[in-house]
Amino acid sequence: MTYFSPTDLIINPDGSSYHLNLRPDQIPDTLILVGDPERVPKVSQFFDEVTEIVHKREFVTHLGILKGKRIAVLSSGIGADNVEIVMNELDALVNIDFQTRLEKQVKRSLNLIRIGTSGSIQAHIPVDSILISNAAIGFDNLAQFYGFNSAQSISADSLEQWTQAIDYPLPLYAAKASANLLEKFKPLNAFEGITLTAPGFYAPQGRTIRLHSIRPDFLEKVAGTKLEGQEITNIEMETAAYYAFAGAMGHEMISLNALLANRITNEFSKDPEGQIMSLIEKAIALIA
Ligand SMILES: O=P(O)(O)O[C@H]1O[C@H](CO)[C@@H](O)[C@H]1O
Ligand SMILES: O=c1cc[nH]c(=O)[nH]1
Repeated sequence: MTYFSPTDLIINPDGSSYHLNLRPDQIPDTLILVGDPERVPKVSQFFDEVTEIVHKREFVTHLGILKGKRIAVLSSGIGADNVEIVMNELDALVNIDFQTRLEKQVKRSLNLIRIGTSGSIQAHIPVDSILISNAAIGFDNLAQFYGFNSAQSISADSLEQWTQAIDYPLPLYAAKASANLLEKFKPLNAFEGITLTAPGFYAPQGRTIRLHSIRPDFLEKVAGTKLEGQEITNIEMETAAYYAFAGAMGHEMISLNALLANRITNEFSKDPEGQIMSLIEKAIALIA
């Protein structure tokens, strides 16, 4: 079994992983992932009990019990680069022996549920609705290092054709949701679609403030170009990376989005907090 050196897998003196500060014995089978550290207590208030709180940088974790089972909620902060840290460390915590630094023979598969916020890019998918990402396209550059295999969801040829059709110069990757978790969250009666995971909030999501994007028609092209017959429905900053890592590492992952903006009708939610709280409550009911 593979050995991981002290500079590849950094373990803190207390036996926890370098950034998340979590120890292997603390990881439950189900974890809820959010972006905003302040969203963590908003989720854990629905646990029967919070047993431990761990905090380092933007990574805040509340560990607890929900209907008799261990559970955790963890914040990643913003962006696919943070997802890279979260997924590598969570996977190491369950699939590498932190004493011997050897890969475990029998692997654990985690259930990972992202409760996030996002913007709709289709006029018919209104602000304040819920959308489940059945697949996601990554505009970040992680695939250039991990070589994520797009064939697991959308064919490499289709993705290449779509990339050309939207006139984008760099390679993209695609990854899909867990079929099991898609089924589990069906009772949400949510919209489903392909999510665009952007490497930024402003120009990479078609926003202009003072610096102008060199791709002013980016959102229009993405919204108007179907991929394998499906619309690209919404835009955020983490889901494709989560799906690609989960698929490659053998974990089950789903991304639930509260749509706070509609970028086509230019509406923003009048009650963003209420929308995210409502999604948290519905998701917790289905997890429990
Ligand atoms: O609300 P969260 O989960 O952070 O998700 C969305 O909100 C952030 C941008 O405001 C990005 O992280 C985006 O993906
Ligand atoms: O438009 C939006 C709304 C939430 N999060 C994003 O990344 N984009």
